[in-house]
Amino acid sequence: MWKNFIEKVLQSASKCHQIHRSISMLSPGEDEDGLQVPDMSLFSPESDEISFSNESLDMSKMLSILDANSLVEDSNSAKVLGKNRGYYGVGLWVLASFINHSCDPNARRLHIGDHVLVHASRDIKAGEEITFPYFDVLLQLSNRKEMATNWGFRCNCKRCNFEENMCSKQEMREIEVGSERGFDVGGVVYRLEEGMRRWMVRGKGKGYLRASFWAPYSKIFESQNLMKRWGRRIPAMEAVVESVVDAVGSDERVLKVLMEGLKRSGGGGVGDMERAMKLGRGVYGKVMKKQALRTLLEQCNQEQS
Ligand SMILES: C[S@@+](CC[C@H](N)C(=O)[O-])C[C@H]1O[C@@H](n2cnc3c(N)ncnc32)[C@H](O)[C@@H]1O
Repeated sequence: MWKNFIEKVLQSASKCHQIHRSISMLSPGEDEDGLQVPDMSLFSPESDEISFSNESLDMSKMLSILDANSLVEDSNSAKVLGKNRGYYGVGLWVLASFINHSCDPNARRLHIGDHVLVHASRDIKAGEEITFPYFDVLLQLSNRKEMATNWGFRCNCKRCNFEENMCSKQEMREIEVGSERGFDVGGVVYRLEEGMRRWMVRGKGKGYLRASFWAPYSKIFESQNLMKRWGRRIPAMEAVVESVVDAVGSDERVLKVLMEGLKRSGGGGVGDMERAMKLGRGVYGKVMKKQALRTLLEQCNQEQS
C-alpha cells in the first residue's frame, strides 16, 4: 500500500503544479529552521485551479516529505508504524501536516472516508499551538522518547520536561522498571501514588504521571480482585480518570475503563452519564463519525450545486 500511495502522490505532483507546490512546502523531517511559513492563500479553494506542471520533482526531497508527513487511519503516524505494515489507509493531508506532535496534545484527528478532521481534545487558549499525538501518549516517558527518536525528533513539551525531572529520582526509575515487568500492578500504582504525595506532585503533574502509567492503573480498575485487594490504598477510578483526561485529553481506552467501572458499581445514572460525557468530550465514536460524514457530504453537495 505504501508503494502504491507514493506512486500516486508523485504522479499527481508531476502533473499538477498546485499539488507539487503545496507538498514542497512541507517539512522533510529535518533542517526545519530553514523552512518558510507558507502563505495561507496556497490552501484556499480559489487557488485550487489545475495548472499543469513541467517542473521536475526532487525525488529524494519528495520521499522525505512523504515519510515525515503521511498519516494512517489510526492514532499513530505512518512513520511510527513502519512503511511495510499493512495499513487500512494511508494519506497525505497538507494542512494537517503542519501540526507538530506533543505528549500533552490539545487536538486529535478523526478519519472519515478520504477526509481528516482535526478537532480539539480539550480547551485551547487563544494563541496556543495546536498539537496532536503522533503516537500513543498513554505510555511512560522512556517509551515515548523511543518513539520520538524513531521519528527523528525530541519532544520538548511541558509534560516530557516535567517527567524528565521526576525520572531523575531513583525511586521513579524503580517504579518504571516495575511497570515494564507488569507483575505487580498494584505495587506500581501504590508506590507511584505514595511518591507523588511525598514529592508534593499536584494538579496536572499528577495527571501526567498517571497517564504515563495508565497500563497498571487500567489493569487494576478492570479487575474486581485487584480492586478488592488494594482497596483504599489506591485512589478511586473516577479521580484517576478525571486527572488523566484533564492532563492529556480524552482517550477511548480511559473512557472504556470509566464506563465499565460505573456499570460494575451499579452507577450509570443520569449524573454519572453527564460526567462521563463531559470527560469524553474530546472523543468521537462511530455515531459522531457518521454524523460528521453526513455533514461533509451535504456540504460537498451544496458546493457542487
Ligand atoms: C508533520 S511534520 C510537522 C510540521 C513541521 N514541524 C513543520 O514545521 O512543517 C513532522 C515533522 O515535524 C517535526 N516535529 C513534529 N513534532 C515535533 C516536536 N514535538 N518536536 C520537534 N520536532 C517536531 C519533526 O521533524 C517531524 O518529522
